[in-house]
Amino acid sequence: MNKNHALFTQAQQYIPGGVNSPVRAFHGVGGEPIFIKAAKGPYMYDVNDKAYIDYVGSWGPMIAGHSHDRVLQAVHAAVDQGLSFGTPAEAEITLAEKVCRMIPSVDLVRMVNSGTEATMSAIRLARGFTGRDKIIKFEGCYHGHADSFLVKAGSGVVTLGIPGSPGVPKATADLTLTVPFNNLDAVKQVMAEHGDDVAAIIIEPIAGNMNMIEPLPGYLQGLREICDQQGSVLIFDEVMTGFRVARGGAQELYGITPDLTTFGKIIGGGLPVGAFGGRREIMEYIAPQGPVYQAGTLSGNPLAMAAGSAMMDIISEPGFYDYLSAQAKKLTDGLQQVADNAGVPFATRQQGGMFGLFFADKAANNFDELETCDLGHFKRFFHGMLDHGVYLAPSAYEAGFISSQHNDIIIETTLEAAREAIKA
Ligand SMILES: Cc1ncc(COP(=O)(O)O)c(C=O)c1O
Ligand SMILES: N[C@H](C=O)CCC(=O)O
Repeated sequence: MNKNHALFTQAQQYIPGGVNSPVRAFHGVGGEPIFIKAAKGPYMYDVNDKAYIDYVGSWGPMIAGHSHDRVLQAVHAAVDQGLSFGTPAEAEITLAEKVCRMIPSVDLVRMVNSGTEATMSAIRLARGFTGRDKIIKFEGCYHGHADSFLVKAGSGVVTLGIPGSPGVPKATADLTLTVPFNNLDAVKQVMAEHGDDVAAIIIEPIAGNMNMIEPLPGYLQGLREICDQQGSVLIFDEVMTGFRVARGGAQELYGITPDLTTFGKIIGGGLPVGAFGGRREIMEYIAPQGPVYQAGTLSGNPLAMAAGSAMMDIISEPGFYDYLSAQAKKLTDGLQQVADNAGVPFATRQQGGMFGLFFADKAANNFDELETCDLGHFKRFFHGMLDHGVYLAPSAYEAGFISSQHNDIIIETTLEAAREAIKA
């Protein structure tokens, strides 16, 4: 670990906490973060040349495995044409058209540089469109780090045990109303009091920032109906689930049409991209067509558009999601078997290439239920897996991701590591 330790020590001299995003710091599991120097297919390689089977996939984008040849070729070709133009370019249309075709609820789409930019812009648009200020979000959902979302948020916010964040003006936080996930009555109650002021309900249709929590039957439909009744905009934050749980995202999986959708991660093929899109009538409120301002110096960057476009082609191959889903199921079923054999309370969830692991008798349906999971077991399991060359998300609150490069041998190697980790 010497080289890794030296790098972490050095990193902390120049970078807050030694990391550029908090969950990476291993505070959720203890120990020092692993410094990675390269990644290919299902593997990442650390600075000490140790290989890890990767179930984080750069937090989602690497659905086709790391350094996929077609993505690399597309980026190399784009590099030769120039790094950034700050003008419209054909590559932007190419990706936008693919997204609109894959996600029928999206008539128009605006490219940005991160998931946070996408969600932040989507709520501004919803506010501008409705002329209302309040939003409803769900406990344990994470929509990036914009001020309005750092209220009872998941991901690093909950991993670090921060209820909200200093620096967010109270006046802003007060406009974010929070309710428990999977509880329609709670939404109705809040709407009964604040409905006329609620611009939008924003939700991760499958929550992936408090482990993995699926909507109960009828829940998303209920939110759709409430928004229709109240004239509020329904925003599906599919930064994580988009192109991950199905080609058309969670909205395709559950057959619910949101007004706006936010994207990130896979849409950029591993480069920094986000996007928000939806109903034409709402999207036309965005500048320059409409009055709601939103902009970006590097938005629609040609390298990012090329990577995203190549990724959209890869995931559009016939059978891509059948295989991805089958491999993810083999993994979760296998892990369940390992835990059962060892007599360890354990449960899993899986949709497409996304999964959740719970050290509890059953998988949670909301944030409060999640708190009953055994965090100590998770930490020990995480480190056992790491020792045996398997990289899981370093927090019990994060979903796991599999790629199309995780073949049967990779899954079996992972299960062997799990047997050892659980035994230990
Ligand atoms: C559901 C969801 N929304 C928004 C974001 C923010 O995206 P980014 O980290 O690219 O800003 C994330 C991830 O961080 C996410 O998982
Ligand atoms: N849970 C986050 C996004 O999905 C993890 C990425 C990060 O914040 O660094």
